[in-house]
Amino acid sequence: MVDNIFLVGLMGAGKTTIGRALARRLNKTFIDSDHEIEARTGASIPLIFEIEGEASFRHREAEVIRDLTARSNIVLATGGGAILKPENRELLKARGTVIYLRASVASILARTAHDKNRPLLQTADPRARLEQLTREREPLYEEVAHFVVETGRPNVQLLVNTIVAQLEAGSANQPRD
Ligand SMILES: Nc1ncnc2c1ncn2[C@@H]1O[C@H](COP(=O)(O)OP(=O)(O)OP(=O)(O)O)[C@@H](O)[C@H]1O
Ligand SMILES: O=C(O)C1=C[C@@H](O)[C@@H](O)[C@H](O)C1
Ligand SMILES: [Mg+2]
Repeated sequence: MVDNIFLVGLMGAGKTTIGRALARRLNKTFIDSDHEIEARTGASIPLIFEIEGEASFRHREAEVIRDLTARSNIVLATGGGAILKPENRELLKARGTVIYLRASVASILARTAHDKNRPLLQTADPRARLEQLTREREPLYEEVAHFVVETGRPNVQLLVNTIVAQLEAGSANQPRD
């Protein structure tokens, strides 16, 4: 089985929640790239967006992705937009198994309704924003992912079981040397 697991997907898809549970199950270290950016910067993500703007946040994010993907035996929950930069996609694909957690706009809206931590959703019409983000990003999530997991109805434990089964099936298909 590949050592590192990288979770990608839209905000609210469950990367942090599933990532933490998956790491516990597989005895790996859990890291969240958004939390790492906040720790290094000493500021919350909404504040970084407000003061420096999105481009600067993306620069900080790329630095963090470069450093964290160099580690081993981790489960990394990436930020929803981490796949936007081609260099991030290259690193993720090359240095671990990438899992796309796919969620519908409706379930993301339900999960993020009372949460102010996602600056890109602080708009008059978060549904339209999410639909636009889905259209723009879906091809990038699919490009980078080794496999896709639908996160609609199953609870966290079921999703973790599904992912572990997929990882085991994947490692069984690897050629042995
Ligand atoms: N499978 C699930 N079923 C129901 N609720 C879920 C599921 N996965 C996550 N949630 C809930 O949805 C919310 C968002 O989840 P989480 O913060 O893990 O998403 P994320 O992908 O890390 O988002 P972001 O990219 O913004 O960091 C949380 O309140 C979490 O408890
Ligand atoms: O989808 C996005 O672009 C983002 C998702 C979050 O994880 C944070 O990285 C930030 O709010 C931006
Ligand atoms: Mg998260």
